[in-house]
Amino acid sequence: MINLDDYKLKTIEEGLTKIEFPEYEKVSSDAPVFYNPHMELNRDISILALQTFQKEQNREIDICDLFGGSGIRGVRYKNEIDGVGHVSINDISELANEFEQHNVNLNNLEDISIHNHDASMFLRQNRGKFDVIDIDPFGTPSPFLDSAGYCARRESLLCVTATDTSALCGTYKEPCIRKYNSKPYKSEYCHETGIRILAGFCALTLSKYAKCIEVLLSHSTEHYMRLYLKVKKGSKRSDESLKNIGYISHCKECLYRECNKGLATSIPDTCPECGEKLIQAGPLWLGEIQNKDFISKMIKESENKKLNSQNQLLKLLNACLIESESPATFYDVHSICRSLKISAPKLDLIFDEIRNNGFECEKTHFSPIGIKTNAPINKIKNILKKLESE
Ligand SMILES: C[S@@+](CC[C@H](N)C(=O)[O-])C[C@H]1O[C@@H](n2cnc3c(N)ncnc32)[C@H](O)[C@@H]1O
Ligand SMILES: [Zn+2]
Repeated sequence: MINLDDYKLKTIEEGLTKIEFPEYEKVSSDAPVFYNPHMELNRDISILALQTFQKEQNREIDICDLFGGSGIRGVRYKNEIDGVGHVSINDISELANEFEQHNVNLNNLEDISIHNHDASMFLRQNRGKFDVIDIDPFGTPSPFLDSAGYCARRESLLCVTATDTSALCGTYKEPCIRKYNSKPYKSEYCHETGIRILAGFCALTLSKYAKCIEVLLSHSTEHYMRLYLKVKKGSKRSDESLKNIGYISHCKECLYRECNKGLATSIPDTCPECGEKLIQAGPLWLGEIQNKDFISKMIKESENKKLNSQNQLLKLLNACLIESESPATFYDVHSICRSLKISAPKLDLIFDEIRNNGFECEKTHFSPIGIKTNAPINKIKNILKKLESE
């Protein structure tokens, strides 16, 4: 039995919940019990997503916090979300388990159990028991997705964090191929490509268990990516859903890009605009990555909750909402202007001009200088040149 009195404790408050854990020097996986204050926004958004999901399901939901750490997710989910049944908090570290129990007691909560298993083993032993599975590991979630696919029940919610963004964004190509069986490409929209690679890998992995995904919300924030996936069951549905897997072909010379759905589809080799060789990224998810209806409900739900990151999360959720019906990939104004050797016109003017030309045009949470539009690259270049000369 570990004696908590041996540790100098730090106390923090998030939402309506108080948590204690051993004080540490800096955030790292070497901390005796892991707690990262920079993830509060992630946890606050999770509170809204799980509450929205619970209301949509209109029943009690049982939750699995698979990588508990201090237990902050599981404890907050039970403490701050209505309609929660049993919460299971799992962690491979016994010390983490001690603090998870301590934090359950600190918040006077019942109907929470603490477990000490390898994450995959825990899911395999509890097939079909959870309405929500939250995967928040160190680094990549990839090794745990098979067990999540095996365990997930129909009409459930799968939440996935990935902190190995350098692999997903293509800074290092091999780790992405190894972990996600997908080729990344480090373009100006690589964070979106990364999220699509992660979603595509989830879809392909779950399809082995005749389950498919609908992406409800996805965001790339600071050092991590996070997906909220609705899981449905059925082989026909899975076949249908996999039609969203495909490739992005990119020209680094003129910034042209195109998306082609299909795993074994033919992909163009050369750029139709300038004749340069195209670079391919994928397989990845080319379906929706933001669900307008779900995100609108989350924004409404934020009025009912006390969340420290309220302003920041509303900014992020509204940005995700705005981009929800836009095409895959975005253009980076500075990259295009650099290639044209002109200075960048004001962003508002660019948006107005693209719309005046009859195209859709929206901002994106992925980048403050990103444009999501159905206008082709040459049209955008002409608009930028015209605006710059005025
Ligand atoms: C990133 S931390 C979890 C953070 C926590 N969810 C939060 O929001 O603060 C990852 C945790 O996973 C645990 N862990 C590492 N490998 C594991 C495995 N194979 N199975 C279960 N837990 C594991 C670590 O002990 C650590 O507490
Ligand atoms: Zn080109």
